Amino acid sequence: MARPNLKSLLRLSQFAVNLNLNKTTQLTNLSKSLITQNRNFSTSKIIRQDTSNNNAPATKINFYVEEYKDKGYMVLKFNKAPVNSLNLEFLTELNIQLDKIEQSKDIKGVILTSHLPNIFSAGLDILEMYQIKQERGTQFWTALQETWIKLYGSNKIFIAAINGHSPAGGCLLAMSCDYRIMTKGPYKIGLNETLLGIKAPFWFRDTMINTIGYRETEKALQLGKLYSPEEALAVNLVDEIVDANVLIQKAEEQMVKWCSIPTVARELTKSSMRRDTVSKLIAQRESDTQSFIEFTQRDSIQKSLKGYLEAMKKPKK
Ligand SMILES: CCCCCCC/C=C/C(=O)SCCNC(=O)CCNC(=O)[C@H](O)C(C)(C)COP(=O)(O)OP(=O)(O)OC[C@H]1O[C@@H](n2cnc3c(N)ncnc32)[C@H](O)[C@@H]1OP(=O)(O)O
Repeated sequence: MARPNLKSLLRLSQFAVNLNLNKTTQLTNLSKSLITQNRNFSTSKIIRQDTSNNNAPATKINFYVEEYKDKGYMVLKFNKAPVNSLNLEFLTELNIQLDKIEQSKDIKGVILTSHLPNIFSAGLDILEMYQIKQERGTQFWTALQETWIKLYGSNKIFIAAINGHSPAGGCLLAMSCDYRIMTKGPYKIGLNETLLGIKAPFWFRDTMINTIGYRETEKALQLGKLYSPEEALAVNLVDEIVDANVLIQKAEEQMVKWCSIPTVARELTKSSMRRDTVSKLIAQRESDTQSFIEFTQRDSIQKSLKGYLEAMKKPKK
């Protein structure tokens, strides 16, 4: 079984130094833009359901929502520190947000981004897979399937404004959007599951094939390749790379363009492109969940996840 790729973890740890340097600038830019644009800014709160840590704050805000009903779109920002990892509670709340979006007559599109600097999403929360329990694992996987079905299968316009690292499940979220713009910088995006000793599920694979083609996916998945923004652009994993200070502006420009296309024609076209891929998972949801539980419970996978978690905890140079 594959050992956690310590080399890549060491490489990632070097990014951390650069990440911290950029943090202050990015936060300042963000608050500046919120103030100057004077937009309708609301928050979405979730009651913390994880009671295992008595010192944890009672509530936390996992998402920020900015709605521009007059313009027909909204910005949804992930805000689950430290790395927007996807756990059951986060996915459940995301699914509620996606339902609201789908039902809204005023919202044609959504810009998905992160409120946290230098990270879009670190993908699935590894703690949901490490020492997995059948019931929680089933709920978790079902919630993840729902997120993907709702996002990839939505007729609304989704634009990913990827403002930092986006490995594995983070890359899946980005690939499920219609257009991807990534910030230039020391960031990585890709499906790196093999580096954790895990095979990417077939619907992760199919989403990647639909995005970058068969041959590139074949290499990317086996190698667990994490692309720099420039490499991602070269293989069409992202559609544009831009400086951090213009990311949202560029995403809004694209949103205006996509919103200007006759809605029914665009929606029918999108659904004709994605229907078969989504239907394939819908038809196999139960067996896919069973495989996830069976696979994740294996001793070899647990060992691999343990090693990966320990390597992530090691002090960074
Ligand atoms: C048949 C089905 C089989 C199952 C299929 C499953 C498919 C799996 C999909 C996935 O998404 S697996 C998850 C893959 N994700 C990763 O490999 C990312 C790992 N993280 C990183 O590489 C880095 O954290 C980062 C994203 C590059 C950010 O680096 P940075 O230096 O900014 O932060 P760190 O100090 O590394 O992390 C802070 C903090 O967060 C914890 N953490 C990071 N990622 C995760 C995660 N995915 N899940 C849970 N926790 C995570 C990390 O351990 C640190 O914790 P503390 O040390 O602060 O306690």
